[in-house]
Amino acid sequence: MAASKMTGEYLLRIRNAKQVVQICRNRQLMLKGSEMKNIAVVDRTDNSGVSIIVDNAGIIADVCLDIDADIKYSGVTFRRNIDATGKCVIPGLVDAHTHPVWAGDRVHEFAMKLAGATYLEVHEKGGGIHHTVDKTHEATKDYLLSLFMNRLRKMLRHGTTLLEAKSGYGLDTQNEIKMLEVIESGKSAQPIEISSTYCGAHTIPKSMSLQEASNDVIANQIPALKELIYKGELNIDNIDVFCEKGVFDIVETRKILKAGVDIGLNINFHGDELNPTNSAELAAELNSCAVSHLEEISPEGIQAIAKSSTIAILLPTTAYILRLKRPPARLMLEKGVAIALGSDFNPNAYCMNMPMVMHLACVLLNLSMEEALVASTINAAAALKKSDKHGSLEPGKYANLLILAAERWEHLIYQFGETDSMIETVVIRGCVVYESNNSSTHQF
Ligand SMILES: N=CN[C@@H](CCC(=O)O)C(=O)O
Ligand SMILES: [Zn+2]
Repeated sequence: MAASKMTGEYLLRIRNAKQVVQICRNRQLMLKGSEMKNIAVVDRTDNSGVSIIVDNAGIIADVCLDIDADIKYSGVTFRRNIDATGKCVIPGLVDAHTHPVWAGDRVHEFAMKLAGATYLEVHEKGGGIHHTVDKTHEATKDYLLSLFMNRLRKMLRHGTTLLEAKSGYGLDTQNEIKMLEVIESGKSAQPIEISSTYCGAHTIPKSMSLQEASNDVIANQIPALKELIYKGELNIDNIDVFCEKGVFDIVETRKILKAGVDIGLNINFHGDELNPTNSAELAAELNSCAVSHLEEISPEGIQAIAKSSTIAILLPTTAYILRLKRPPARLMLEKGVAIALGSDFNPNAYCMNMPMVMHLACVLLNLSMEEALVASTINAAAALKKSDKHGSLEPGKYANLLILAAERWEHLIYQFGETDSMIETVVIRGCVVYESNNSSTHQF
């Protein structure tokens, strides 16, 4: 039977691509363990390139050969046509873990760490997160927003189309709200979609005990956020805690995460990073969307998250910069864990480039390039509960995609640090939001 012909006005057609990397084809919401090895790719044939058709709402209508699209969409006018001869197309990248709102920097601490100081030694001396908290308290909302927007601009150029963004350098009600409001303003001022995370339990304020800090988060900060969410003044998606020896222990972490769930937030927290804390086990117990770091995950923790729907977010930049033991990524995959990647952009790990993160994941954590791409697309979107619309190039999903100046997608990972020349075009919801050779499309 002949395919039915479509008519009307559509947003975009990309044609003549060498390869379109779909990632999934059957609307899977995440890929676990060995499923991450295989990705769906449409390659050009001898007589036809590959097309992506985007409808008027910015949703993918089709991924098919040009010869089929020429017939099926002959009655359609496209607002924009892009010739992708010799290029390939992949989904927009998803950065599942970032701390993008802060003032000051910690370059002096990088020098200390290079000279042998550990992350916790710097932190215990009042540096680390405490240093950034002081600088972020001093900064105005406008200044924080201008820094945030600059960072978002760079992330977009590096191919990020969906991002998780944490607060956590406020540590009191007023300053945590200030950070979350900056994230909220960033959402509406540019095209990258943002999932925002309240991280008031990022560390214990210098003037407080563990118990006092935990009580403040549960009795003051979370109720204040609940009120703002209820009034429609703030949207927050996730709750985070830094579960670590000398920071929040497992007992207080559990209490805080549950208090977040009670106001409708998804659990997405830091754990098993510098010391084993049974965070992965807690993540599975609480049905968390995600748990990050996991350098010190236990064998029981691996089993627990493999059986759950919790995504393990690995952060190769942090393990690299801090010279930490690496998370046992291969063992996790063997046991069936769904892995995602994040840049962990923060003043300790100054990297917001997901192609570099994927490269590090391949070299340091022994992921294959396919696994690294899955971890930076569908699984990273799943960690944010957004893989129904993000993370793969399938009909019905947002047309968030990258056109690469390469005939094989793997060049994006292989050419370490060449992101700027590799990513030619970034499309979000069917609109071109960045073109490396056209500054007029740099919209914000
Ligand atoms: N480990 C806790 N939080 C961050 C670091 C934040 C900071 O050092 O400012 C992380 O994910 O690496
Ligand atoms: Zn972090």
